Amino acid sequence: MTSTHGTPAANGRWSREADVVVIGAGLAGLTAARELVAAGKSVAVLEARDRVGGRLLNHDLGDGRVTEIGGQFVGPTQNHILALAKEVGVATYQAAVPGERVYVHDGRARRFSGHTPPDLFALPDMGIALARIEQAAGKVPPAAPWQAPNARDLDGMTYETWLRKAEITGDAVDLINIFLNSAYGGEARDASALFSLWYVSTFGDETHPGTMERGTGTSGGAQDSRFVGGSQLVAIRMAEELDGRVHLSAPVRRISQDAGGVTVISDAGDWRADQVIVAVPPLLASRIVWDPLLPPQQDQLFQRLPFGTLMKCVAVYDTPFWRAEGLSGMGLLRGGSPIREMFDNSPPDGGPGVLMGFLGGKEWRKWAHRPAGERRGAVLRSFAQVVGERAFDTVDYVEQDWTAEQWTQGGPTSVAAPGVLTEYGEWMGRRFGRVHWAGSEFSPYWNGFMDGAVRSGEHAATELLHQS
Ligand SMILES: Cc1cc2nc3c(=O)[nH]c(=O)nc-3n(C[C@H](O)[C@H](O)[C@H](O)COP(=O)(O)OP(=O)(O)OC[C@H]3O[C@@H](n4cnc5c(N)ncnc54)[C@H](O)[C@@H]3O)c2cc1C
Repeated sequence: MTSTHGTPAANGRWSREADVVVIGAGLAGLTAARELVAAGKSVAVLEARDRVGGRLLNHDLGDGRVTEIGGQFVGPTQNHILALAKEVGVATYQAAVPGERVYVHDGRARRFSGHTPPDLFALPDMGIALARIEQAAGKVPPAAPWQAPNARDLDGMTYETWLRKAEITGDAVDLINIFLNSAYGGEARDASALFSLWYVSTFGDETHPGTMERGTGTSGGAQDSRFVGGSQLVAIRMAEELDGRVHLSAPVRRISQDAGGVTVISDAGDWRADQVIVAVPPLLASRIVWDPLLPPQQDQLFQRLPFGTLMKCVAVYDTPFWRAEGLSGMGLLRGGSPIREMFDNSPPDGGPGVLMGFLGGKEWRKWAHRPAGERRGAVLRSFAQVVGERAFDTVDYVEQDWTAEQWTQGGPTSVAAPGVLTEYGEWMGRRFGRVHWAGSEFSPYWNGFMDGAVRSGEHAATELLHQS
């Protein structure tokens, strides 16, 4: 098949053909489509939303400036997203701004330099915790965590249970939860120990084993850099290159395979293809109607990979006023604050000033249903604890609740509870007839991150090209 021209079907809907239909125009789907077009395939990308980028979303600040309200940070060893961005002409800049950070514990704010918050009770245990996490994560194979030597034991308990068994105290668990709150929209008690240690093992590449430091770090870590023009620009540029092959507002409802090909039924018409790449989050893939049904083990796996709960709260100011006071805008907050981690999220030229805080996990559960004005007040009080009372003088305030997005339903990534990886993990990216899988959740490196999404798209395209 080579034609991408539509012909009216008997039922009056437009039926179209392509070698490959890619479902989902996030980084994974667009990367796969780009690779396939380069290999000479005819490709159609069907995207449910009226925009590309999926979990990447720029917020317009006016005058051509943006800040991100979805995924945004990149760093060393994330070579696939960095190379892709370079190819499509999107530059990076250093995310961290000079200045001190602020640690707020039970309402008391303390400025500090470097990465280590000044907490005498938590720090000794934190050192032990990091060493134990590093050692245990080192034994989890990134491509097959269920094959870790003690996989069944680790998958039989939550991460919190594992941390406590390793004699890590509540203070250190609290600090780890600050990271998990932003990293997977949850707490140590929400995920299996195996999943969490695997997640750490993916913070690297083929030659650099994953480390907690790389995952949590700013300069030199996963929060090292941002994209000039916002991360969504990478997706927008890819869609432009795909030149008319991306079809928006086309949610796919049904996928039927037969001996001759695949029929994909979307709200924007039906498509016929030789092969399909499904690049939507696993839980959403399980909600498509499948004919024949997905292998039950794969379907069970996808049903068991829900997203965490995460909202980004963004306050915009005339200027990043905190910088003049020697503050970086970065804050770590403990003890009931809705925001537990926050950053200076200003555009590269430093104006306007933008503060971004993560409201996730148990704080999301507490705050998401409260009146917007009450939540905004609480968020700005958190910001004020870090940068002072001027935090209330906003020119704009935006919230992006990813749980309220029909085509994502949570964020930032899918999280596995105990039992999932060992019982079903091997079904993760297993090809289903003419259907191949992509998405950041399918990557052995930087799983759940932009780099993982790009890697998974490349992998799906390679798998498809080499088997046909
Ligand atoms: C708040 C937040 C912060 C994050 N921070 C970072 C960060 O700093 N650094 C980082 O590297 N990563 C971060 N991430 C994660 C990163 O954004 C994702 O891992 C990555 O963008 C996922 O890309 P994807 O293509 O796999 O999936 P998605 O971006 O989810 O794309 C899937 C696409 O499929 C579409 N779709 C779904 N169902 C259907 C259907 N039935 N039919 C048609 N289309 C459908 C969706 O609309 C979507 O466009 C963050 C994510 C969030 C939400």
